[in-house]
Amino acid sequence: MSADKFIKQRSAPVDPFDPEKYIDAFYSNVAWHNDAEDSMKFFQDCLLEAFKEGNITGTTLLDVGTGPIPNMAFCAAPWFQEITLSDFSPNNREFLRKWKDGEINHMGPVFEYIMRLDKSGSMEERQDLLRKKVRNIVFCDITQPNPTASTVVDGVTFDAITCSNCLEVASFTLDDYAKSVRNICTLLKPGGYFVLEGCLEISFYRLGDKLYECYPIKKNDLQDIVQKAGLEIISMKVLNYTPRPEEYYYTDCESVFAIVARKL
Ligand SMILES: C[S@@+](CC[C@H](N)C(=O)[O-])C[C@H]1O[C@@H](n2cnc3c(N)ncnc32)[C@H](O)[C@@H]1O
Repeated sequence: MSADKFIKQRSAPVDPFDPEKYIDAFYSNVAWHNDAEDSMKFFQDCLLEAFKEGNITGTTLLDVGTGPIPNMAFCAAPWFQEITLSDFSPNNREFLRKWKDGEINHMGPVFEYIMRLDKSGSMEERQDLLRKKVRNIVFCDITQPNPTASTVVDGVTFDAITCSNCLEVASFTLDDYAKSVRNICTLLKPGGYFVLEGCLEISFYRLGDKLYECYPIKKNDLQDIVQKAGLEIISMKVLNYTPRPEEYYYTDCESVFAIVARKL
């Protein structure tokens, strides 16, 4: 690992993100650590809990830093009319467009797991529903005061926003992290819900030969940042787990969180 160089996506001259490698590395399994402490299951369980029975609903949903696979929107799809996916990476946005056009299917274990618990139809039906509801796939940069500036949703605010594993990747410092949360919240309507998931105290994750530097946010700082951004925390769950020794090659994450918050 020491021979590899850490990179930050925003400062890379060419988009380094490899959508297929990412899906292969992180979405090909829902049993990373062991059944009781699996981070991928935790993320999906918390999403299902947040969106169950239309607890969080509205007309418009924005998913921030979607990556190549829209798993948060997959859980939320029944409860919104129009969904916007967004990402900094052109490779990811192109991959999402191909998925929306039907050139790529996401029928892997993570979506299978979600539908097994959700019990509201098949994976294929949910994927079709989501494809119909996704209206836009846009550029966003959460480090900027207006993250979706110059896109078709410039100036639009949303009924709800979801975001997973993006803030720690986009931030160099605690201040960056706080600013990015505030930037995202400018896109949320008053009373709207923000569902945020991610890693605590992570310093890197690996994709192929690339190490992505992350800001290791602490739980108390995170709570403070979310509240100071004008949100009321409705629930916060944390899973601490013990990775298998070989997992440290891929990331030093040992703790993941899920927050449901509401804009005051
Ligand atoms: C670790 S991936 C998470 C993807 C997906 N949300 C998930 O949970 O699997 C981080 C994502 O954040 C995106 N990203 C990095 N910097 C960003 C920024 N400044 N603004 C918006 N998205 C960014 C990356 O392109 C990538 O898709």
